[in-house]
Amino acid sequence: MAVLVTGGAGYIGSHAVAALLEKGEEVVIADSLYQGHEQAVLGGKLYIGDLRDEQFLAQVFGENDIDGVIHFAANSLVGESMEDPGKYYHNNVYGTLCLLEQMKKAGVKRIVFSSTAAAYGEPERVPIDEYDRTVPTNAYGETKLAMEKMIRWFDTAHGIKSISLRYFNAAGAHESGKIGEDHHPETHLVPLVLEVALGQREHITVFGDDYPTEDGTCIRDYVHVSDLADAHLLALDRLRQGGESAVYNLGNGLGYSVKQVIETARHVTGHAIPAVTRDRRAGDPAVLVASSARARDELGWSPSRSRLEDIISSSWNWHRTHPEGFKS
Ligand SMILES: NC(=O)c1ccc[n+]([C@@H]2O[C@H](COP(=O)([O-])OP(=O)(O)OC[C@H]3O[C@@H](n4cnc5c(N)ncnc54)[C@H](O)[C@@H]3O)[C@@H](O)[C@H]2O)c1
Ligand SMILES: O=c1ccn([C@@H]2O[C@H](COP(=O)(O)OP(=O)(O)O[C@H]3O[C@H](CO)[C@@H](O)[C@H](O)[C@H]3O)[C@@H](O)[C@H]2O)c(=O)[nH]1
Repeated sequence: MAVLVTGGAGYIGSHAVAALLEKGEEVVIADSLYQGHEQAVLGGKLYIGDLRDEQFLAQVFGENDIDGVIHFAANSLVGESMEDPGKYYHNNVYGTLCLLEQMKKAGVKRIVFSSTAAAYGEPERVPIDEYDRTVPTNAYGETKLAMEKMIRWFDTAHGIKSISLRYFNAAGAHESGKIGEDHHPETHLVPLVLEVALGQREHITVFGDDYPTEDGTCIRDYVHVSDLADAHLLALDRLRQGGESAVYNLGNGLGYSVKQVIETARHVTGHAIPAVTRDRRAGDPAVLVASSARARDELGWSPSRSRLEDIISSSWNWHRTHPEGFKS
């Protein structure tokens, strides 16, 4: 039996594929390579194609004995989603519908889904727990919430059990040094800051310093990509053992401001990293920090790479050894 990983050539997906392989799982990957990289896939069987292509997906399910799906494939940039929401509804919501229909046809009853802290919007309180209100402030988060809900209806109607994992801000790289974050364009804070350290950018732009936080910049909960990967394996195990559908936050419960991230990167890299403040970016909530108590209690998840300095050091190890990213 194989695990299908959609988006497994992408940043978080490739780390999950690595973790599945380390555990001895048979892995099938479906990725359009719209963002992902062939070289990021450390093993398993890679199918290159789009989830919205019915024939492609039928082939993936037809040629493999799939017992569970881990679904990463999506567009996930907050800023872009505010400019082109249609792209997000089409790829994220319709893409997930195509996947669920294929799972239904093939009788696959388990899915672990990449959801997001962006589902909450501006939180009522921090740390945020899974029962808090979900009112996204950006179109990306809205599509992820729609995907979560659609997946739940496929449980009600067809018995497809799901675990939706709402990750906070993924960062860091695999300890082997073989895979890391390589997006085109890159929009995430940590890799951009490190590109400045590498001399590939002149400065980092801070999007707004007038938020209601101590230093005026946005606060996020940075979580190591390999800790996220581990949670997917635990979630899949739980579903295999007959667990019910559920939603879990994944974060460290520690909030760092944009300025603190830049300062930590200066310390880790030994580079000056000039910063320039500009206007706020549309759709950004001021503070997103997780309570992951539920994932700890019910999944037995315990992130082991929680210190911001360690997370940034592992990213730095990847970026300085792969300044141009992946070759393919
Ligand atoms: N990076 C984060 O901080 C973060 C936080 C919360 C949630 N997430 C979610 O986690 C998932 C993975 O994020 P990531 O940072 O690894 O993104 P990524 O862009 O690196 O990976 C997504 C992968 O999916 C593929 N893909 C996209 N649309 C596809 C389609 N229609 N058919 C086939 N393949 C397709 C892309 O080529 C890419 O390889 C996303 O669903 C994202 O919304 C990410
Ligand atoms: O050049 C930059 C880039 C980012 N930021 C800020 O840094 C913070 C983090 O931004 P970024 O790294 O782009 O991540 P988010 O927008 O917080 O989104 C990430 O984290 C979300 C969960 O919190 C996920 O849903 C998204 O998929 C993922 O991209 C935000 O306050 C940004 O405004 C800057 O100030 N300058």
